[in-house]
Amino acid sequence: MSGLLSVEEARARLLALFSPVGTESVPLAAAGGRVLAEDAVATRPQPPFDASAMDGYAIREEDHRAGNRLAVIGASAAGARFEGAVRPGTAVRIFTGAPVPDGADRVVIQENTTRVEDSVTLDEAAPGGTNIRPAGGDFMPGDRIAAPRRLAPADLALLAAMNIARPVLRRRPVVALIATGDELAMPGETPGPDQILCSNNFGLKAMLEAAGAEARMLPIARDTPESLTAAFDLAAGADLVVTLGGASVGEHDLVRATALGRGLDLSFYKIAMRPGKPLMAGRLGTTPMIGLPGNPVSAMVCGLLFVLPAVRRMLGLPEEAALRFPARLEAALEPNGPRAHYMMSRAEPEPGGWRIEAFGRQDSSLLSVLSRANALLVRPPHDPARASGDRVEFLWI
Ligand SMILES: Nc1nc2c(c(=O)[nH]1)N[C@H]1C(S)=C(S)[C@@H](COP(=O)(O)OP(=O)(O)OC[C@H]3O[C@@H](n4cnc5c(N)ncnc54)[C@H](O)[C@@H]3O)O[C@H]1N2
Ligand code: MOO
Repeated sequence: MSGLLSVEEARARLLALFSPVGTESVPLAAAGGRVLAEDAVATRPQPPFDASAMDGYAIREEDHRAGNRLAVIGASAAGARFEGAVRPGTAVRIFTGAPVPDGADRVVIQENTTRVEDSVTLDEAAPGGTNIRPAGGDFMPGDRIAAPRRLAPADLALLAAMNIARPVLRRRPVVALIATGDELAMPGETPGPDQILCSNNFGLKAMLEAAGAEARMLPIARDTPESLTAAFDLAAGADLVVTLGGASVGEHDLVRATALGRGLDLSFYKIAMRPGKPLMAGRLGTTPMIGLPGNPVSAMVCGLLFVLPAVRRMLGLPEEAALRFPARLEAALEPNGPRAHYMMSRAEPEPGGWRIEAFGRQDSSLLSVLSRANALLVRPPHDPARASGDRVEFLWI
């Protein structure tokens, strides 16, 4: 057992199978959540002119005195500037976002003025800012959003403000999902007496799509080489083929043998991890393949730890150092065996950090437990028994 590959070594070998996919230019409205592949560079300043931050009157600083009465000589609105200049003793009515006219270097808010016909009197000379947003105060030509970057909603708004209508993005990597097993029926079907519902590909699809990939759920492959072969054929063109189940050592676990028969260049099989021991990865021709174990929790945990980093690599994103948080253990744990154990757990905040409790039942078939978990408590191989109050580490899921 101790001869099994460590999680870290397996991850390094697996990532070596991947490189970034190509790029495409995409309409901005469809770019949310996608990965910017080339720096986006502003070609204009924002705002493009000195702009008023308030509704009020544009005046000269020298006229900014309580009781001063100024002649209102025009108006500057957002989208329609006042073409003249503000001279001493005059003011221009101005609105939020409007260009500040020449000569003016302050906007007084209308609440601090009294307007009578064509003149305005300043009620008070309010100290503080000028209420003018300088040209280029947000960004200047040449300012950039650096790639690679997963585009958040605020980035979309910024790209729009920069007038970048079609950013260059990483293509969404296509992941073919092949669930395997004679026992599987699809949700919505009426399962036979010996059947269960196929769940793993739904979990993986949601996980992959949240990470920016496109998941193609292929028809369930039955436990025959022919059916698996047909599924591999259908996966042609994908950037990654992920099989679910059939990874173990029973007579019905045909994934490895069938893939080897199609020329799989196996990088590794079996790792020192619980759940997830029968994980495999390699290359089918030019296409990377990951074989996930069939147990539902194993499939999801291996998806988080191995498939998501592969998607990040295909998206050209830097490898994420697995973010481990320290926590105080709530309930004692038995010594760990030779495999790293990723335990379904609940982490909650407490003053100064986190506390964590691993669920009592950790069997890798228990989706109801996984769905209540928000964290995986990580136990290294041969971790000794842990007492309540010990410091442990966890990952958010
Ligand atoms: N003699 C041994 N038996 C097993 C070993 C071992 O080392 N020696 N390892 C165990 C471990 S650990 C795991 S994990 C599983 C992995 O087995 P497979 O990858 O071959 O998975 P299956 O046998 O196909 O299925 C396991 C289990 O999960 C259910 N399943 C499969 N696919 C789905 C799906 N798409 N949706 C929902 N549930 C699914 C399947 O019905 C089985 O109950 O092997 C152990 N055995
Ligand atoms: O590795 Mo299996 O994934 O322990 O259930």
